[in-house]
Amino acid sequence: MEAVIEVNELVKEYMVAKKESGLRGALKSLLFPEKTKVKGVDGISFSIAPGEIVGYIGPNGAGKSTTIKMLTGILHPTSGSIKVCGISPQADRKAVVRKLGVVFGQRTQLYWDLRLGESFELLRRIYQIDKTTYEENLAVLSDVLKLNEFIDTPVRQLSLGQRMRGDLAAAMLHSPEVLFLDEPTIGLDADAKHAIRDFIKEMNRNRGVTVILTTHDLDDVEQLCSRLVVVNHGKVVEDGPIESLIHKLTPHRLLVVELQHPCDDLSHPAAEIIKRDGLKIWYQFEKQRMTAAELISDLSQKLPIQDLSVKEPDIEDAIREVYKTT
Ligand SMILES: Nc1ncnc2c1ncn2[C@@H]1O[C@H](COP(=O)(O)OP(=O)(O)OP(=O)(O)O)[C@@H](O)[C@H]1O
Repeated sequence: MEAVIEVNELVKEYMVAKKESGLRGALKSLLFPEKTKVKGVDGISFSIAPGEIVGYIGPNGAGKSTTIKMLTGILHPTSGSIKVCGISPQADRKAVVRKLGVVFGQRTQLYWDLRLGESFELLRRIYQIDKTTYEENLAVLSDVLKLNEFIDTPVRQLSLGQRMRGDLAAAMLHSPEVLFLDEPTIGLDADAKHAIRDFIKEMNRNRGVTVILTTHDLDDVEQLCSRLVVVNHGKVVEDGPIESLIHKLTPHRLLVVELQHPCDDLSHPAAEIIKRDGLKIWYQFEKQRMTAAELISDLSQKLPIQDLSVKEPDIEDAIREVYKTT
C-alpha cells in the first residue's frame, strides 16, 4: 500500500545567536553577533500507511514540532524530502493543506471574537469548502463532538474542552485524509480527554483518517496509537508497534511481596531489591532469566509471604528507558 506520509533523511538547521558568558561576552554578542547552526531535526526518515494512528513522541526539544511544521509546509527543510499524499509540502503547500487537518493544542485556529458557528463559516470560505461537503461534515461533527450546546457561543467564552472540540471540528471540515494533532488533550479534565480520544478513534475508524499525534500524555498514546515513532536529539530512536517496543525496551518485571513479619535475609541471587517500604519489598528480575512463578516459588520457601503481585512493564517504563539511554 502506498504511504500517506513519506519522510526521507529530513534535516532542519536553525541559525542561533552564539551567547558568550559574562558582561564582556554579552557586550561582544550584542556588538558583533555571531551565529551558530543547531540541528532541530537531524536525518529523520519514516513512512506512514493510510489509516495508521502514530504517536510521534520524544522529550522536550527532541524535534517533534519542527518535523510537524515541515510536514505541514510551515517550515522548509534544510535537506531531505517529504511527501504527504504524494505531494511535496514545499513544492505545493496549498495542495497539501487541502489533505491535512492540523490542531495545535496550545493555539487555536478559531476566531476569538466570533461565535463558534461563525468561525466555521469563515473557515469554509477561506478553505473554499463547497457548501454540501461543509454542511454534511458539520452535521456529523456536531453530532460526534456535541457542538450544538455551544455553537452560538463566542469562541473567547468557550471552556478549554469546548474550544478543543471546536478546533477538532474546524480541522475536519474540509474532509482531510491526514490529521496532525499536537498535544490535543493538554490541560483538559478526564471527561474532556475521553471525548477527544473517542472522536479521534471515530474519525480513524469511520473515515479512515490517518493520524499523527504528538503528545506528552502517555494515556493518549496507550489508548490511541498502534505505533510509536520516538525521537530524541533530532533523530528517530525507536519505531514500531507499542507492544514490541515495551517488550524490547523493558527486559524487567517487578514482583511486589508483602511479608507477614520482618525477616533478615530477603535476598535472591537472580532478583534485585529495588525498593522497600515496611513489610513490602519490590524485586526486579529479568524476564528472560526467570519466570515470576519461579521467583515466587523460591521466595516463598524462605519468606513468610502475606501477599504478592506481579507488575508488567508498561508504556511509561518503556519510554523512561528510551529517554534514559539516548
Ligand atoms: N525557531 C527556532 N530557532 C532556533 N532553534 C529552534 C527553533 N525552533 C526549535 N529550535 C530548536 O530545535 C530543537 C527542536 O525543537 P522542537 O521545538 O522541534 O522540539 P519538540 O520536540 O517539539 O519540543 P517540545 O516537546 O518542547 O515542544 C530544540 O533544540 C529547539 O531549541
